[in-house]
This record gives sequence, C-alpha cells and structure tokens, in this order.
Amino acid sequence: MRNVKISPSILSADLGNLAGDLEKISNADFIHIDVMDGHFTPNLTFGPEVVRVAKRVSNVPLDVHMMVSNPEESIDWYADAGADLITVHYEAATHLHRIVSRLHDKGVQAGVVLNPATPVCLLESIIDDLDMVLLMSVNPGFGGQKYIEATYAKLRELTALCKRHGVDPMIEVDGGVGMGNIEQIVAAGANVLVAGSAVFGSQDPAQAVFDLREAGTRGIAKQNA
Ligand SMILES: O=C(CO)[C@H](O)[C@H](O)COP(=O)(O)O
Ligand SMILES: [Fe+2]
Repeated sequence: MRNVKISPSILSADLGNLAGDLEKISNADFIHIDVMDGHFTPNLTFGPEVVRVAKRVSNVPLDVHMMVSNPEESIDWYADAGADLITVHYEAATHLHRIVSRLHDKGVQAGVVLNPATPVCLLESIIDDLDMVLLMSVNPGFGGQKYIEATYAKLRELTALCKRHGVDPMIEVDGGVGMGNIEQIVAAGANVLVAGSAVFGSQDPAQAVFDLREAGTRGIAKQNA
C-alpha cells in the first residue's frame, strides 16, 4: 500500500518565525518550498538561502518547487543548499532530460510539474526517469486559491500513463488542498499533498498535518476503484 505524504508549504508560514513554524510541522513528510522568480510567476519568493536555513533547522526532507524560467540556470544553487527533491515546470524548461540527469548526478530526486492547462500526455518521453510528477491544481503564484476540479481527470490520466510504463513515481498535487477534498484527490491517484493554508492557517499545524494524512489515507483504498 502506498503511503500518503503531507508537504506543508512555507508560503503560508510566518516568515518572521520560520524556524518556529518548521518546528511545529516536524511530523510532516516533506517541507514544500515555493521558489518564484517574478518572471515565470507573478510573485517573488525564496532563494537558496531559505533552503539552507530549512536544512539547518529541520530534519524533514525538503521538497523544492521551482516556479522559475530557465531552471537549468539555478537548480544547482538549490541542490547545493540542501534540497532533497526538486521539481521544475515543464513549461519553463527547454532541456528537461538534462535537468533530471543533472539532479540525479547530484543525488537529488527529480520531478516535473504541469500547470493546470498543460496536458499529461506531454510526459510520455520523460516519465520513466522521474521520481515525482507534480500536478498544479491552481495557477502558480499564490497560496489560498481554489482547487481546480479538472485536476481529478488529469490524475486518472497520469495514473494510467504510469501503469502503461510500469513506473510508480510519487504523484503530488499542489493548490487548494484541504480536509474537504484530500480523500477524493488521493482516490484519483495522488500520494503527496501540498498544503499551505490548510496547515499554517490552522491553530495547530501538527494536528492539521496528522488530520490531512489520516483523511488522505482513507482515499488510498479507493484508488483504482
Ligand atoms: O505552489 C504554490 C502556489 O503557486 C503553493 O505551493 C500552493 O498554492 C500552496 O498553497 P495552498 O495550499 O494554500 O493552496
Ligand atoms: Fe508549490
């Protein structure tokens, strides 16, 4: 049975007390770090120094979501800062295979992200090499947006593609995930769930991680049903 993993996004954390907020989610499976460059996305966020700080103060593996143009120019910064897993956008990368190989050479897990309007079939020639596929369920740039329902169909399509290829990458969903939909998202094929506002907007972030994982795990039994 696959395990459901929760990756709280620090986009919704209190950046004035980042170490304290990271301590609150030491029961998480990943820490999701949203890197935005103000060019690929209409927002600007974290550089490699934030990854270095997260690595220093937490033992939770770092899931770095790079929403940047030309990621080949900056993946090394984040890998060297301590990222355990780096995902790059299909829409932003010219040489995806080279990026994935580079990350693997550096001992970092590699994933590809698809925006809501980017079709799953484009992964056909790279799926065999990936540790993760991340489906965006909002348009990248901001936390607290509404989950896009069409993601369910993409999850089922992605699951079928992985089956055809005989591969089993982690399947992550990012944007608008919460207690109201996590079970259904897992049932459609996801096993890593990003949650920003659902975790850091809660009174008790550790409890929110626990509850999301419990609710998500109920969806595992419904996968492929
Ligand atoms: O990549 C992102 C936005 O581009 C964030 O990871 C995502 O939006 C998480 O926030 P929330 O769970 O509040 O929707
Ligand atoms: Fe993200």
